[in-house]
Amino acid sequence: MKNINYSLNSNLSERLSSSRPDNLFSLPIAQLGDWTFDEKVAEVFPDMIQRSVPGYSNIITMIGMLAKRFVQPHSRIYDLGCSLGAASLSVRRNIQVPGCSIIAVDNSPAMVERCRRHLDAFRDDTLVDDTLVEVLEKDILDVRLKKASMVVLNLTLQFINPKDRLSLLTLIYQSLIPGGVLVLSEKFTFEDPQVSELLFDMHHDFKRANGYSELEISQKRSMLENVLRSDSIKDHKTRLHQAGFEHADVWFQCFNFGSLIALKTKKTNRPLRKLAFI
Ligand SMILES: Nc1ncnc2c1ncn2[C@@H]1O[C@H](C[S@+](CC[C@H]([NH3+])C(=O)[O-])CC(=O)[O-])[C@@H](O)[C@H]1O
Ligand SMILES: O=C(O)C(=O)Cc1ccccc1
Repeated sequence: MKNINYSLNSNLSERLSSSRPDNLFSLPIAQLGDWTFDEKVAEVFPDMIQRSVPGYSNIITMIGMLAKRFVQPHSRIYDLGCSLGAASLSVRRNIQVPGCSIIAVDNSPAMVERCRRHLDAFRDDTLVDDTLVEVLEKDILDVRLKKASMVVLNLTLQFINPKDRLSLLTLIYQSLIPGGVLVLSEKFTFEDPQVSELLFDMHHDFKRANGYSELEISQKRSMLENVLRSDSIKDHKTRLHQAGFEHADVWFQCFNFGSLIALKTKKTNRPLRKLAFI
């Protein structure tokens, strides 16, 4: 069959199916330290994220669809906490306007090094695109954001110190041009204890179904405990509005993971109202 739009298919985890399987935590570890995105994690990351985050592939694919709709000519797209560049690749494949730059940022040297390689390796010469891609090894709190039509925080805000989250989102809002979008994917907490327990258990079922043992699940959980601090959907929405976003809601959810879009309104060309009493 001809004319299939392949731009929606085959994202990085699927393309890198030959990447090393994640068995980092399969043996007992005597001293479980805090989680870091080091060389070992970067090496198995495509397999790890695919088997750990329900809906990850869908989110990456849909980020491409959102890029098609939201990216404006001669604007910037920021992928903050880019890891191996899966979201940047999906955006690049779907941009249909000229003069754009994607700025992918991560503070893990191991991720950045591999991200640069992936973005080079997966350059699609059949697409007519002049999109530039830059990969910065930097803390996302230190990036000077500007002229953005799309910002992606795909599973990254949860690793940022909670005291810095509102100021980061405010800077993102201010960097967006009218009509711009933020995509914010996160692991969520839930207020209702019953729902919370169910979705937590479903996430564990998902990991077990993907071949992780109880030991792998519990060792990773304990390493993430002080590092990944998640919020409820309600808290995300409140914070997004405080940051200035006029519209924000969930567009995807699978168990305790999901993604929100937050919109900066388009400029309205409302005619000046006549002054009634002059
Ligand atoms: N302060 C920081 N500054 C820069 N990078 C950071 C910071 N803190 C954490 N990171 C980086 O954020 C990424 C989070 S993974 C994102 C997946 C990706 N978005 C994806 O679409 O595949 C999510 C996960 O592993 O659950 C890691 O690469 C960190 O090094
Ligand atoms: O595995 C988990 O429990 C997660 O919350 C997701 C995740 C995926 C990859 C690295 C760190 C956390």
